Amino acid sequence: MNQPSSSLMFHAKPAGPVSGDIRIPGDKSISHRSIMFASLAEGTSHIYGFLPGQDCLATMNAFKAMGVNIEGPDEQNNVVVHGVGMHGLKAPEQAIDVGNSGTSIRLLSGILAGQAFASEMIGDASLNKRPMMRVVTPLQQMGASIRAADDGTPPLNIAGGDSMNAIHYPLPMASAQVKSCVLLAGMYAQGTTVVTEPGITRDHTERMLKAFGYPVSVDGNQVSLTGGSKLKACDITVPGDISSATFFIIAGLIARQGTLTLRNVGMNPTRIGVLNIVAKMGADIEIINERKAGDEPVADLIVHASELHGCDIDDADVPLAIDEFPAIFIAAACAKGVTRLRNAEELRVKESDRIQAMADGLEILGIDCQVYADGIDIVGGQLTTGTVDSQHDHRIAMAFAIGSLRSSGTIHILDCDNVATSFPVFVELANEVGLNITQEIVNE
Ligand SMILES: O=C(O)C1=C[C@@H](OP(=O)(O)O)[C@@H](O)[C@H](O)C1
Ligand SMILES: C=C(OP(=O)(O)O)C(=O)O
Repeated sequence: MNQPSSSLMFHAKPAGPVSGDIRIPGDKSISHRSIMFASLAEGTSHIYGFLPGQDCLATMNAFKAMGVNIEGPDEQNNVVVHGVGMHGLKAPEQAIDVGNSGTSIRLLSGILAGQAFASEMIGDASLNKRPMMRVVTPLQQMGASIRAADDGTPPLNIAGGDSMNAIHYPLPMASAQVKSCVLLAGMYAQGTTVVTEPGITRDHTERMLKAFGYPVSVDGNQVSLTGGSKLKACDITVPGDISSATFFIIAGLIARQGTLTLRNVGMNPTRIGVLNIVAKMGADIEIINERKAGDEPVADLIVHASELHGCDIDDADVPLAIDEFPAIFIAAACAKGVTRLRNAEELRVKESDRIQAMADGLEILGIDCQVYADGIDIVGGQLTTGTVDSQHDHRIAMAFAIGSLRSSGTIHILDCDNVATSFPVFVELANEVGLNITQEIVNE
């Protein structure tokens, strides 16, 4: 007999003030890349402050399945990776399951295209809807035998054993995952691979390749590297994830009272779009203790409850805040006036269609929205009470949870299990600083 399936529901009750002093867990993008590069490096690398979210653990398990000896994460979230070198991976015995993680499947496709063995990558129901031709097309141009399902979604099958050639690739969309995929494949290609991006995206791949001793050159929006060099083991300190911090930045701003200190927030200039956007909305945030964590800038943020007003979001901030929009939409719902976002069609191909999923939930909660193909207008107002569907998307679930700070009654949020993909301690930290979120396992 089939076991009844269950899912996690959040009940977020009106609460506040929001105050306290918390440390933000490790950056997801940097944690993924630290496992990938350390695995392909020669020697032993130590990773400090790794994010033990399901997405990063999926990347870790993929490399374990290809014969890499990885210890941890331990209680301090430190990991030790015994690298096998650029050509030391072994064929996995079965399909690699990357779960919910777009970063895993897209970056790994670049690495697997350069291996001598065949491989297959599969994912969960959400990942199975996401577009993969954006990596398949450039990898095929480089000579890889790789295919997706007929509708361009996972699974991805890679024949392996192909000789790869370098390409000059203008990215059709501002995507760090596609940029990284092509660069990683470029390490296995003959010649110099050049990627040009239409808008600046997160540059963790470029920074970390350099840290592992792989020559990369960056000239404005153009990145290039030549195949055939090596990665040398190094130690990585992972900064706190500004995408996770965002839920607390917005919570601290929309709370009626309080001051919240967030420690160890990654401040990479290619990730701070959210700070530019909320500054435009009138946010009062102090940035202190600016320092470096390895090759990445970090700081502590002091967030003061603020009266926000709507704004027109600058196009250049869109790729710099791409994962932060669900939370920014909650700030917009609590702001005076209208907030307008355009040129953000990429939001429609994340773990859910984040424009529609947020608009649907905001409307249930009494907020007026006008949806466009590439964006949304949100009219600030009073959040009410109701049940919203997170669409199994971690960021939608966490965004509505913080909305409860300004709602007139409880916000019930369906299908919150995937919060564990990026932020396993979200509820614990949220309740510590003054939110009131309870969790319920619901049998379906
Ligand atoms: O490179 C990365 O680590 C990521 C890039 C972004 O995706 P796109 O490249 O699809 O914009 C982002 O949404 C994702 O959470 C992580
Ligand atoms: C889009 C996201 O991740 P991924 O693409 O890795 O699934 C995210 O974390 O918001």
